[in-house]
Amino acid sequence: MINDYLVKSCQTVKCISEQEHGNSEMVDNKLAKHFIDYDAYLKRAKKEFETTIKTELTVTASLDDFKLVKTLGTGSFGRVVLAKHKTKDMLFAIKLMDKDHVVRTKQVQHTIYEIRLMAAYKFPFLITLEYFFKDNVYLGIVMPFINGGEMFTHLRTLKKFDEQLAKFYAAQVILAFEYIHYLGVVYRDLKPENIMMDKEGYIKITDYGFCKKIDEQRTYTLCGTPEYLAPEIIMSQGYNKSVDWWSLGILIFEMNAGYPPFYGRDPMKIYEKIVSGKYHCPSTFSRPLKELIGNILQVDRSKRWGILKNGAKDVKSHEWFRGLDWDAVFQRKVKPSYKPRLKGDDDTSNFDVYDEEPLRKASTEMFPDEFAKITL
Ligand SMILES: Nc1ncnc2c1ncn2[C@@H]1O[C@H](COP(=O)(O)OP(=O)(O)OP(=O)(O)O)[C@@H](O)[C@H]1O
Repeated sequence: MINDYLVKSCQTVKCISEQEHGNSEMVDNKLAKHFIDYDAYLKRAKKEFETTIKTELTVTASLDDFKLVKTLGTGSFGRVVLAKHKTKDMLFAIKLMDKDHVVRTKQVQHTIYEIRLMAAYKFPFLITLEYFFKDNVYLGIVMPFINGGEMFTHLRTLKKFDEQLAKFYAAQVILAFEYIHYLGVVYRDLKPENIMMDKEGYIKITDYGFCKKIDEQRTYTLCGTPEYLAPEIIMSQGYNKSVDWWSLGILIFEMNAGYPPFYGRDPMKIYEKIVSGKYHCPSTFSRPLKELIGNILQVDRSKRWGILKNGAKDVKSHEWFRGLDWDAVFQRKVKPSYKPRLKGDDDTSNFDVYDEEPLRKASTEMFPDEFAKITL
């Protein structure tokens, strides 16, 4: 039966009736002030974003400007490499994307959009673009080097986070999602592997490969990681930012439990569990935590917190977050209770070790430069 869910259908999607308000509790004055200030901030940020996203992406560096040090991670289109800028004496992480692969898999436009987004996002918990280059072998996306490694690594080492720490990370994801959604974009790939930790202990969300501008429309693409997929994606229903809120519920559960709420070896079994909406919280979870997760992990989107009439405000004013100073988190004024252990700025001990491959040399005979024809 689950296979049927995965077959893309052309069903007409019913409009979701919004519940009036998910959170009936009183919002305190500080939180009310944060809501007003943050709304004003988002409006300003959107104006800036809309100007920058239209600006043509220009080549601002070349591979020769950097000395490559070591591979930090691998992905579907290549690898991310630690690199030292030869003249500036600064470290960066360069995502070297194999153009051949991008072109062959017809991901050119998609990739261009990913890079443009990275150039346009200006947000404390989102990774941003420092430089961009291309030759006829690679696209080079140069980012700040976030040396604390992936949240995934820390979660597996610590087994689980305590509720205070999980709350601190969840708050940053929520602020970032509010920003992304306000710009009319859905993120669609939240998971501990895509959350980097900086040396101070704050997070940076990476990998905009699945980001999509949908504004108020719906999209149907099946993408994401099995454990983090929302039921509406599995059931081939049209979806929008609802899927990001679902994945936040999964992340909050996983950070506190050390494992996700719906898991199994076989993705099909995971999907069956997700669409059933049944999961079990460990007894160590506090009552407010269980309630918040229950409010977000609602298969029925007319009940899912985050997409009700008051949007993110319902989640932010939930009892689990009581006492959290959202402005102080946003301004990075809260002292994190956990910091990645680092011996220096170039310490890569928080990253796995990868086999190094020699770089392919740029040559005019390699293959036609399809990217050259397209305005970046
Ligand atoms: N700015 C950064 N600083 C340090 N490490 C990074 C940075 N960006 C990415 N990485 C590392 O490289 C890995 C792969 O990066 P990324 O997810 O962007 O690649 P990808 O090709 O899009 O992967 P995927 O196949 O998951 O889409 C990350 O999981 C992380 O470990």
